[in-house]
Amino acid sequence: MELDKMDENGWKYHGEGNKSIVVSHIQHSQVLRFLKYSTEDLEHLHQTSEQALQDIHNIVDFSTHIMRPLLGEINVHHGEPVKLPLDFVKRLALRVEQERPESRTDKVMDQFSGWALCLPNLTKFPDHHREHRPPLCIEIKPKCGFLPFSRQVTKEVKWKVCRFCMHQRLKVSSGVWKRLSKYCPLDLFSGNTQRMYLAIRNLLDEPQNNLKIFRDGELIYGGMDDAGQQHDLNKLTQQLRSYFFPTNMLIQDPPSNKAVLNKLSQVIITALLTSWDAEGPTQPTRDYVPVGRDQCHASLPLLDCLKAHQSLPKDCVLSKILQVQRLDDLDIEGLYPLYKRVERHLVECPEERTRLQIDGPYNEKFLERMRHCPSEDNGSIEYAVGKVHQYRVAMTAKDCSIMITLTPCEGDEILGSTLEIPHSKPKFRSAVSIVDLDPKPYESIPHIYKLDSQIVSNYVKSMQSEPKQGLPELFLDDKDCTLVFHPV
Ligand SMILES: O=P(O)(O)O[C@@H]1[C@@H](OP(=O)(O)O)[C@H](OP(=O)(O)O)[C@H](O)[C@H](OP(=O)(O)O)[C@H]1OP(=O)(O)O
Ligand SMILES: Nc1ncnc2c1ncn2[C@@H]1O[C@H](COP(=O)(O)OP(=O)(O)OP(=O)(O)O)[C@@H](O)[C@H]1O
Repeated sequence: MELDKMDENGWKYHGEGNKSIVVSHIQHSQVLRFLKYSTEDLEHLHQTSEQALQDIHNIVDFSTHIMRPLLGEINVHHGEPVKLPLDFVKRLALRVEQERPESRTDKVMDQFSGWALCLPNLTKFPDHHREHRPPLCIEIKPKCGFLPFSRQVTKEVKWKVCRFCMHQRLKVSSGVWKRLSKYCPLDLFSGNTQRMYLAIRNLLDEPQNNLKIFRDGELIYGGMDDAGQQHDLNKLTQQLRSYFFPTNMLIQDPPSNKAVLNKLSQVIITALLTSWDAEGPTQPTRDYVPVGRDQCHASLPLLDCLKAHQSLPKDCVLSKILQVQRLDDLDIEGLYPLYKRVERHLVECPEERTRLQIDGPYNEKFLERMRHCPSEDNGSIEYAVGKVHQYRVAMTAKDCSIMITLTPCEGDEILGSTLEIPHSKPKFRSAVSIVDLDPKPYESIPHIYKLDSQIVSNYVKSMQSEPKQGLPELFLDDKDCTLVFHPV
């Protein structure tokens, strides 16, 4: 990228979350990730610019020195910080403004510091040949995949219903989304292919901000950030058909929508359960990580067949993420008193903030402090800080996204990262990466504590006013899901 020749017309709006906005290059497989700030922050423009540079360094350090070692060899892209010409950034911000969803406009793109992160565009392959079918990318934000196991949990419902499912009720009652999503992260993380299939079907039915599908780098499904939007599964299956079925079959005996979605789900499940290293898929490992007793009562009927085989292959992307999420072993209810202990200590000794690395730097020392946290509470500040650090790392893993990029292999072409779907053709060239591994601020802990209590009380209230539900519709009329899968 030639920084002195930047042309805003070469870039377009790609997507955004709560904290950053991403633009993609029209020709090259590259994106720029800009931070966003609330309009109040902009009143302190000078500090904001300094803050942006610090935030960018913190993101790179946290991803490199903390998340990558914890997640292992899986593709983690932190990006390269780049200082861009301010006039380019201002013109770019104007260009993308009209593409941004209404619900995200409470924050503005940082167009004052000039700093951004440059990353590979993970919705594409860097060396994709035009003559091949355009790449597909499935992005999943899986959220928290376990029920709290801390003895300090005081609200019984938290043992039975996962945070995502409870949070759904609050989001719908407060108008964030119009319809409840039936997706349950515990199903996706279960390692049981039937439960995973159900999770993916539920994501397809109501993607919210948990599922996006890109074709040739363009968003074709999900992620519209529009609370009322009804997503068109028919249109999606038309766009996907040719990826999963041979051309002659498409003409003679066109597959049903269900058949296409089954294939898509099968490919996603295979990618999620494959063991990966930095080079691509590895031989399936025989080590399995038991998932535990995690079955969410809000999600499924507790059918015996779906309770079986609850384990994940050790080096698959889901088990890596889950292991980091489980660093939250106290739950926010157990963590909050430790946060208060740290707060009291910092009031007495403000200079300790730096030594304890409350705001970073996120380096090997931070990782050591976290890893060597005493196993029992000995009343020390070291214990409290270690647990707070662990909790923040777990929060990042609960909020990251998985990108699965695929393209069918043409003919007999064999590529290093080929994903083979059992009993099925074609093979896929594929890559799995994790994005959004930013540090969560120490200051967000009181908000999380308060939100936890709101989520639970809203859920309990909404269940009291609702008649008991029967079996989910999917199970009553869709027999496919109980038949199609072979163990991966
Ligand atoms: O608290 P949650 O579970 O709602 O997660 C927030 C996400 O909401 P979600 O429920 O996934 O729609 C939220 O995502 P959206 O803005 O809703 O797309 C952010 O990812 C937020 O992170 P941060 O505060 O911007 O660093 C996330 O906040 P953290 O709790 O990770 O700080
Ligand atoms: N390297 C990348 N290649 C392609 N697309 C990307 C890349 N990084 C991010 N994106 C896209 O941009 C979107 C927003 O990015 P990201 O999740 O990092 O934002 P965020 O503000 O940190 O999100 P959150 O609200 O979850 O905190 C992602 O959902 C994804 O679709």
